[in-house]
Amino acid sequence: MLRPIEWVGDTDGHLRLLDQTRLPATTEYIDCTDVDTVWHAIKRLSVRGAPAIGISAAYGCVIGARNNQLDEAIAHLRTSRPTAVNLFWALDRIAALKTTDPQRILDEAHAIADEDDAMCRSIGRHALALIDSLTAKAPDRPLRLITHCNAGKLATGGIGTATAAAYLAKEQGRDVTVYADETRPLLQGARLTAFELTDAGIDVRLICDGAASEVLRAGAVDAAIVGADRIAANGDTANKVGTCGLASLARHHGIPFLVAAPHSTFDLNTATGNAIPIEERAAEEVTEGFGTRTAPPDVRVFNPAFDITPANLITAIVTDQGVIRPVSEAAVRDHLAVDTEPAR
Ligand SMILES: CSC[C@@H](O)[C@@H](O)C(=O)COP(=O)(O)O
Repeated sequence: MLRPIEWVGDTDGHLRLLDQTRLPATTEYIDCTDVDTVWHAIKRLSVRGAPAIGISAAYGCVIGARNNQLDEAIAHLRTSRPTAVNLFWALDRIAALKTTDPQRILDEAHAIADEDDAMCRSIGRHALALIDSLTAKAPDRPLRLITHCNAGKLATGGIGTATAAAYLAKEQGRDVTVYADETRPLLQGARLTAFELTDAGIDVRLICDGAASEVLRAGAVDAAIVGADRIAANGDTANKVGTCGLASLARHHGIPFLVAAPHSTFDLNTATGNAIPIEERAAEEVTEGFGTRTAPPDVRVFNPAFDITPANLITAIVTDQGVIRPVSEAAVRDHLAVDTEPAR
């Protein structure tokens, strides 16, 4: 599997990012030797997915620090994308070191990446056990899931969040099928999830976003599982636009709808989903997806990159620390058991 994020060398090294905008057709890397290149890579989705954005930003700080511009680097990287709280969480964590020593910052960035790897596996273990219990499945039975966007290896430092259960089930020798919504407008499901799961030998069925209803009606999946960009204190969850539609369909069809995320994706300072900033992206992503104009020249466009799934549509949130079910503010706070701090 291709590595989405890699720090090459020591403190005078550079950040190598797999350019995910070119996948699956082309494997191309961006070598970031200055902070602005990291900023642009995040902004244009060369690196994307909440945990991956946070990890990349942390490495970007190494470059800032060695140029004696750590504060400027942190301030600049904070403006790259607004919704995924992992970005702010990682930058706050670097700032909290209260050092400009590039070696200490590099060590911290490596730690953030390594911890994310471990958190993904932990999420996978909890998610698999939960799905088996919710669906009354014996642990060796085939696993059939539906997901939206890409919350996989390409979006994290490990085996993904929403995909982790599928990877672990595959490791255990179980048959696994994942229905992947193509995820308009930028096709993270088609270009990235279908790509990485196929690479792992996992059976993928790529579907148009609008086909999810038919998949659920036909009883083809045991559960829907998605990642998250930010989870508010009451459990409302921001994730790729289209997620709430899938959650509504899952409720209609009586299918469990699960959100999988590490603790770095929670923002206890944001009370509800209504206060989560939703990124709006360029109209061209909708009207000229991948180069071909598919809409009239003057059409006005609304292109929110994320939506909010209300907590009451979420059967459970699966974290690296266990399962939150049912989802409520008390349960979220109790689960995280912290007196929350920053991340804005
Ligand atoms: C583990 S990644 C979780 C989310 O970040 C993911 O589901 C998602 O919505 C990514 O959106 P993107 O715009 O591709 O960064």
